[in-house]
Amino acid sequence: MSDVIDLPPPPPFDRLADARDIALFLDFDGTLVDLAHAPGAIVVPPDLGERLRKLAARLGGRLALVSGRSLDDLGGHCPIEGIACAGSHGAARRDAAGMSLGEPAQAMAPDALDDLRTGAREFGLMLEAKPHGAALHYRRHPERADLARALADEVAARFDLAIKPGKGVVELTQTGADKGGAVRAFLALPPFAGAQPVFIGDDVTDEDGMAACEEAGGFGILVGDRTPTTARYRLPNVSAVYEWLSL
Ligand SMILES: O=P(O)(O)OC[C@H]1O[C@H](O[C@H]2O[C@H](CO)[C@@H](O)[C@H](O)[C@H]2O)[C@H](O)[C@@H](O)[C@@H]1O
Repeated sequence: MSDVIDLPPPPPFDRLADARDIALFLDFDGTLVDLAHAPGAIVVPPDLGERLRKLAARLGGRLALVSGRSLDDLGGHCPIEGIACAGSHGAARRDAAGMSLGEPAQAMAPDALDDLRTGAREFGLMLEAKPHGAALHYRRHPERADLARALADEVAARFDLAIKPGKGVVELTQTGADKGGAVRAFLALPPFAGAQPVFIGDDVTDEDGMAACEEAGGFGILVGDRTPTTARYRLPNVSAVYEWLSL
């Protein structure tokens, strides 16, 4: 783990991709789209799906989106047909042909959602109910971070869920789901198997994906300036990600 933010920029993407097979894992919010005040307020380039498919084709199909959003939510913002994806923090995965991989993700218990809804109303938090989890957002009220965390801790303990802190958010997920698991699952299969994995992400949950890439002989690229990080390289913002990838 590094706690310095003066990480170097990554080597030119073309040089890496020409030297050997690269498997590219891309986070969504904060990496491919700028963060916005609410989950539905993001601005996505209208042709992002097409651009990603072109990049995936160049990489022999070895490109996967790995997001905390559900696959349906992700697909509602960006057409993801033809692109391998993991949603719900790695719990739901499908290949580029749309085939589900691994165990189906567990549905969020309705009683847990009810408790979160009640608490969110009481503490003035925004609740994002997701098929396989939930997020308590406090971006607009940073002073409510501790309340969000306390509510999430209480509900997680009662319903055996995991906690994932993020930017302006604390999330509840099924236990055992993380982006590292998604990376390992893709790397076990063609066309990803044997390639050098590279994970690009901006948030704490992306660290698991970056660590899985390191384990497999690859590396992580941090977007922005969050510390500490396992990333070896850094790009300053979303625009720099597009530029680096010629996306
Ligand atoms: O893994 P990601 O693709 O980065 O998704 C992580 C979470 O992103 C979303 O929340 C974040 O983005 C919002 C929109 O910019 C922002 O308002 C919020 O503060 C951020 O935490 C999304 O709402 C979550 O469901 C994702 O898990």
